[in-house]
Amino acid sequence: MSATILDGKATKDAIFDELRPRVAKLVEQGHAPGLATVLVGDDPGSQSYVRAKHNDCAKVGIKSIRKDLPADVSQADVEAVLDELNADPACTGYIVQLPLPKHLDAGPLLERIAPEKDADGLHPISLGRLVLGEEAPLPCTPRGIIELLRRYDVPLNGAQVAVVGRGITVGRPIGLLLTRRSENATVTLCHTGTRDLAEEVRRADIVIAAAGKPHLITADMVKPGAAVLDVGVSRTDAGLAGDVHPDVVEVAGFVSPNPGGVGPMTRAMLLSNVVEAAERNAG
Ligand SMILES: Nc1nc(=O)c2c([nH]1)NC[C@@H]1CN(c3ccc(C(=O)N[C@@H](CCC(=O)O)C(=O)O)cc3)C=[N+]21
Repeated sequence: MSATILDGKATKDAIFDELRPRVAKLVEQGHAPGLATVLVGDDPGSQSYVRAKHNDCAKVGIKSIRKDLPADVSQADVEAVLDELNADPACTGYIVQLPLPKHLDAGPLLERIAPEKDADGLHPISLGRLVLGEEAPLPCTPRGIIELLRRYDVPLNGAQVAVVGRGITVGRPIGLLLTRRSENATVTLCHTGTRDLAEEVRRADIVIAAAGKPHLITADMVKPGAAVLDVGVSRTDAGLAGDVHPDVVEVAGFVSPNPGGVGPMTRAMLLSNVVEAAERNAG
């Protein structure tokens, strides 16, 4: 027995097919969506992610704007670029690619993004709205995980979910999404202080591994038939490794591969956030 693969790449392509006519309609109405990226420095990983986002925009007809800044750019110069994007009507949403170099203070920069142009759903106002149950752009990776589970009919209502990792982009916000009435799951948020991780994971119908520790989730920890989503990526001597050990595919009912799982879904949700914000602007 081998698990069903939760194919994030194919699902992303299906979502792009759904977005394309919506973008065309917005363009017709004079409310063309435009996504900007702010990239600081020349980290090859970040450059490749940003390039992928611009290719995605081209595929669905979204105009995209690149702001690439040198590694030693000053805080004030980044602020000036953000102010320019906040004022630019052609930019309806944007992201500041993370991580930023250490000499920059990320918090005040992320807060400087006009909340109505927050494409990541990670602005403090967006996260606050999520807690309050108000409409806001949703964090892309958590939203992508839920969308992937829904499209493969993995039941969420009443499901026991173990989230592993309490990071700002995945672990912390996904509990907020999954415990809404619309998802209705029960969530245990595990982290380095969790006394018995194996025990918490073993009880789960759905495991979301976002700790950034290679092969942390092993086959013996997984309930047969459970859905296991691999969010982590680490560089090891043996190459890139996810948080989920490859043997888990023999026990699980559903597995998201890495690459090809949650990463492409994150990009699909970024574009969905941009299209939805433009649709709100269009009334
Ligand atoms: N402001 C901000 N927003 C982000 O959403 C954000 C960020 N900063 N910083 C870095 C992380 C990482 N991230 C990925 C998104 C897609 C893939 C992805 O599509 N990966 C492909 C492989 C891509 C390749 O091969 O290069 C896959 O998993 O199949 C990976 C990583 C978004 N992040």
